[in-house]
Amino acid sequence: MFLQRLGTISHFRNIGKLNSREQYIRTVHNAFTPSTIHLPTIYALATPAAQKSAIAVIRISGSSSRYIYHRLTRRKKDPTPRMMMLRNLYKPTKDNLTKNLLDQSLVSLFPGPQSFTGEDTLELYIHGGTAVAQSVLESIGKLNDRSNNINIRYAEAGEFSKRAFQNQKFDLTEVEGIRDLIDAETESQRNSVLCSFNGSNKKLFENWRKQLVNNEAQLTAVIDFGDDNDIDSDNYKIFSNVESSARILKKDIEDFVTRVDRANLLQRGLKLALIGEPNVGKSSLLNILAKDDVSIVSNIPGTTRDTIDRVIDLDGYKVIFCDTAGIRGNTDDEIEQIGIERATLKGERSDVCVIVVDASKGGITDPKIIDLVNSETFKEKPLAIVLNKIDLLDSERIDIIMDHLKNTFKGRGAVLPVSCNTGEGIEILVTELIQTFKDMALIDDQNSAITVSQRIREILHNDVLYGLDAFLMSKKLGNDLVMASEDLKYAIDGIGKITGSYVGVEEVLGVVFSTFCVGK
Ligand SMILES: Nc1nc2c(ncn2[C@@H]2O[C@H](COP(=O)(O)OP(=O)(O)OP(=O)(O)O)[C@@H](O)[C@H]2O)c(=O)[nH]1
Repeated sequence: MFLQRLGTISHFRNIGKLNSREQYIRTVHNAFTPSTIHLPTIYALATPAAQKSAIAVIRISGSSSRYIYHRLTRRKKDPTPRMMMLRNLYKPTKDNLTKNLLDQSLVSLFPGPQSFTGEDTLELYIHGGTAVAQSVLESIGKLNDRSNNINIRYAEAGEFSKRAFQNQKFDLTEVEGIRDLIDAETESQRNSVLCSFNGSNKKLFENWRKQLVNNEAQLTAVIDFGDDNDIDSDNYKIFSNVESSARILKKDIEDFVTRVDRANLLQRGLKLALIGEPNVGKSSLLNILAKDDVSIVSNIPGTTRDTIDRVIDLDGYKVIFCDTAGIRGNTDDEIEQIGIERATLKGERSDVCVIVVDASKGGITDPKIIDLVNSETFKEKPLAIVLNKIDLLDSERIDIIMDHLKNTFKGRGAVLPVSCNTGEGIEILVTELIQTFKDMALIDDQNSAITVSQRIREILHNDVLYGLDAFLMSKKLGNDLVMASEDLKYAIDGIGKITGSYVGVEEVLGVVFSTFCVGK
């Protein structure tokens, strides 16, 4: 394709038609034929549908984009590329004379390949009313005229990005990065998808692929030029080099997968359970962190009978807080017992546990909480111990209780004094929780969270690491070079599947693009 384009450029050069850089660039663009040229022109509302807003954006992409512009504006000339032009949009009619104004809009034409999709793209910035958008969309749809070879239809979910991929504007990791960026709800989610969106993951995967291909090439040389696959000392050296390089690469990929798995906690939201005896202030703590009255607060012990989940954006982190029933050992109340069982289960299934303690009671009064925290299922769980109601005590007494709690929990989590009534200590508690989340997601000053799609995670596990493991096993199986080389190929193909350069790419396209919104 590129050579084809060069050919066209030199042709124009030879006949002396290029006398300015502007003209040269224009010729390059005109010579470009997107690989999607045969597909219908697609259009869609790129902003939320059925909502009033100041502006709505309609995106059009494909070979009929300019035609649509001419028909809607009744103008014969194209607009200046990549400039905002104010235009009246009219309902297209057969005679093209009756002027039925649809809207006054800003329009912008992005000629391919310098557009998001690589095709000619037209964007219409119309007024945001539902009826306006509807009438403009309908008018575009009615321009579809198959008998004259003008194929126009409404876009499917993710189809603009699919065209961009098909025209090699992005690889699949970047495309998925765009989707995840759109889906990001919190600052930490936005940050963690940047590695995909800005192409750093793509570079990393390409680098791994290069190393694997290099190893594969060395093995192939041994197979092709070696003596009946018999490993003589030179060949053995090559094989050992490839083996140690594969081992290092495997470790790099495993580290990457660990970081991705940890960062996935941020994407789905960290589950945090508030655990404690009845009446210690769990619901009050949830309300103060949510800045809302989520849970009922009362001085009657056992007010919270069941678990209550609430998703909170805590300083940019998505956290699923769970307020639980107060836990105590001695109760005959059947409903309370069920509540305690559910609280225990929530605690076990959470990523982080916050143990709330009532300072006015002098610390923990029921050993059931301590037994729970020391149980097998809680052993590895990150903890924070919140000493609440400090407004009711003097600082000397608070210090004594804090020391006692540190001993009881054997330094397993920070002990943080707070008052849900006055708000004292809440800011420090939030900072401490955020640091815990960062530690869990392996984020520090040097490393930000990395997110990749479930699809990529599965391929890394099932293809890339599987292929490398099988290759490393081949040593044990008597150095069968042909088999070992096949295993490396398996890993290489896996990376190809990730970026979309794999031959059987069609099977993955459906998975990737079906999760997009229409208009993207
Ligand atoms: N003085 C003081 N009272 C508090 C504080 N936090 C909570 N309380 C009071 O303690 C009582 C119990 O608070 P809740 O938040 O309902 O406690 P809980 O742990 O959810 O209680 P259960 O639902 O019984 O498990 C209420 O009367 C609150 O007003 C605090 O920091 N200082």
